[in-house]
Amino acid sequence: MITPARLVLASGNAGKLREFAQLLGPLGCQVFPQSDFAVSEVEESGLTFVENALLKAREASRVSGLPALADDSGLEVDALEGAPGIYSARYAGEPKSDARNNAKLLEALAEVPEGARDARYWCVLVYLRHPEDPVPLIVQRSWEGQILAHRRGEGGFGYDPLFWLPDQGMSAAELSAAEKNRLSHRGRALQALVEPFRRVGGSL
Ligand SMILES: O=P(O)(O)OP(=O)(O)OP(=O)(O)OC[C@H]1O[C@@H](n2cnc3c(O)ncnc32)[C@H](O)[C@@H]1O
Ligand SMILES: [Mg+2]
Repeated sequence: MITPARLVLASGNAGKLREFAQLLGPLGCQVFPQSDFAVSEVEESGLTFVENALLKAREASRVSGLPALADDSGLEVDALEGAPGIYSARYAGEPKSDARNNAKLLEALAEVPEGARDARYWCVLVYLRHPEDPVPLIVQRSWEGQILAHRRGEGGFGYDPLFWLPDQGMSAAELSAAEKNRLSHRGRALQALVEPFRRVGGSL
């Protein structure tokens, strides 16, 4: 059992925060969203998920005075040479909109046949004990799927209605929240991040 710890979640994405709350709740961590400390959105100027997650975690930890966990994630589509990638949140421009991002993705893949629509989500998690932590904990996981030609399902967030899981025979938006957390890039990255602490009974 992990010792209760306090940490700030360095994200403004309601879908991510919901998933983290479900994943971290049973671990006994006291988790605060960064909005509790009025952390403002940082410019995600990195070229990698790792760099962007570090920027977010550092800012949230600096402002809150707490250890911070950040998630930078996105969708990599083979037929689009890896786009939208690190630009997934703003694929269709500002302000961020899941609906417009999904519409743009469908449009970009309109001519791509069913067998050539492989894609994967990536999630990079960064945990910092304090803003100048020289030893950030970093875990990354992916989740393989294919991009559908039409939306399916109402759950999840972001690109989930278009993310088809051949093994499950449904889209990510058709999974229950618990099932998505068990299978997803984010769920598995978080399990891997907390596992060493769980084993030694230590604290994040
Ligand atoms: O930076 P924060 O504040 O955490 O929120 P954000 O939405 O801007 O998050 P990212 O910069 O990490 O961009 C990730 C985008 O990738 C997509 N994405 C990531 N994980 C996803 C998931 O589990 N399901 C659906 N879409 C996901 C979705 O469009 C996200 O907005
Ligand atoms: Mg972002």
